[in-house]
Amino acid sequence: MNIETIAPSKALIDLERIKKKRVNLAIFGHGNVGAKLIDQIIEAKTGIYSRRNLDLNIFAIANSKTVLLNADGIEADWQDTKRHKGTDYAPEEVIGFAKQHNLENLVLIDNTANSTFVKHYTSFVENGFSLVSSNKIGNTLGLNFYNELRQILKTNNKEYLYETNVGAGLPLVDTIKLLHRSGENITRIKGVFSGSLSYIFNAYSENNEQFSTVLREAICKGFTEPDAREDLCGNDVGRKLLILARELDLYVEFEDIAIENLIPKSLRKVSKDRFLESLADFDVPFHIKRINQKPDHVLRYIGDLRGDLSKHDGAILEVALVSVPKNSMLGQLKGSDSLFEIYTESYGKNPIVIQGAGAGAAVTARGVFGDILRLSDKLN
Ligand SMILES: NC(=O)C1=CN([C@@H]2O[C@H](COP(=O)(O)OP(=O)(O)OC[C@H]3O[C@@H](n4cnc5c(N)ncnc54)[C@H](O)[C@@H]3O)[C@@H](O)[C@H]2O)C=CC1
Ligand SMILES: N[C@@H](CC=O)C(=O)O
Repeated sequence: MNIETIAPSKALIDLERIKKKRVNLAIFGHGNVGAKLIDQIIEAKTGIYSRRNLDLNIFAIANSKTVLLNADGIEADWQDTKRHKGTDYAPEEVIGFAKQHNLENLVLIDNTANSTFVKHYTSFVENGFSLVSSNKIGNTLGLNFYNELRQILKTNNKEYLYETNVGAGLPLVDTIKLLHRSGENITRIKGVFSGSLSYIFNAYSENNEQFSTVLREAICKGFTEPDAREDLCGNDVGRKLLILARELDLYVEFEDIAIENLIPKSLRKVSKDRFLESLADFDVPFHIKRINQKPDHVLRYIGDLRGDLSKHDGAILEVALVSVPKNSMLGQLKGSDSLFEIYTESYGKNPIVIQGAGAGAAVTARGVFGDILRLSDKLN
């Protein structure tokens, strides 16, 4: 086509477009966190496009059943469109679709809590995707998987960001990474790692309610894991400890963590529905724990990473329910706040403290969004 035949305004628009960097996003999981993230991206898209010359193009949205694909970008009415046009799929089809449409600067975003889905990470990376994940499972399977994934990322020159794996939207993983990489000797990380259990024990200590009432509230507000037992059995806190320990180059497996499980034995293996019907089974044991404390003490569920952290195998990882003075830092926690005390050699007896909302769809989605922007800066 002769350039003179193009209307001047069109030619200008095309030049404008060329200046922009397009990053193509495939979002897996659109429950509490995923749906919020999609809405946040779509809402911020125009501003980011003009301010940062960055075009965030969501080309795939999938859950456990269906996918919605559009190479030109999925828009604000995605829920309705997906309901009508979503199709059954296998994750590899998203890779095929990206290839077929020559999409570049690819990012897979994992907002599932699924352990099978993470097994697809390697084939996505080998096919040009970087990874952003709120799902912790990819970092907490065996060390073989952990190391192999990092090797594949390195070989393919791709990134994997997961700031929301610990402390939801709080800047924790990055802080630990930077301290460690800069040679700071981290000696202990301790605190309330779970936003959901923080909410539950803060409310339970504050009000004279039954444990089941508080637990039900936490589930309804979206603070807990999809199956709240993942929080209550201590696995979720354990995973966070493990993720931080591995950031410090400690060779630890999930099985190395000593975890106090808070779920009555009778409810550990029943179906999720049966569990939800039986929340009252928590009431008596927790009432006993509450009244058996010293005066002015409250219950807190804490994670503790300590030991000789300078040795690859020197760490002790512990998750336990403790009773602490009400006027201590842990005792004063409110809402769904998490609190992390990071002890290091240079900071001495006074730890670095990171505190704030440690659970909730909006703050977690914002943290995932932050990772996407951080990654986008590194793409061409
Ligand atoms: N809610 C919170 O405060 C925080 C959550 N997270 C993590 O965020 C992730 C998502 O949590 P929620 O949104 O609360 O969970 P959710 O249960 O509301 O949503 C999970 C989504 O994943 C989809 N899914 C499940 N298996 C899948 C598969 N194989 N392929 C594709 N999609 C699949 C489900 O269909 C659903 O759309 C979890 O890994 C959680 O640990 C992390 C930090 C804080
Ligand atoms: N269940 C988690 C949510 C985010 O990881 C928590 O309690 O912190």
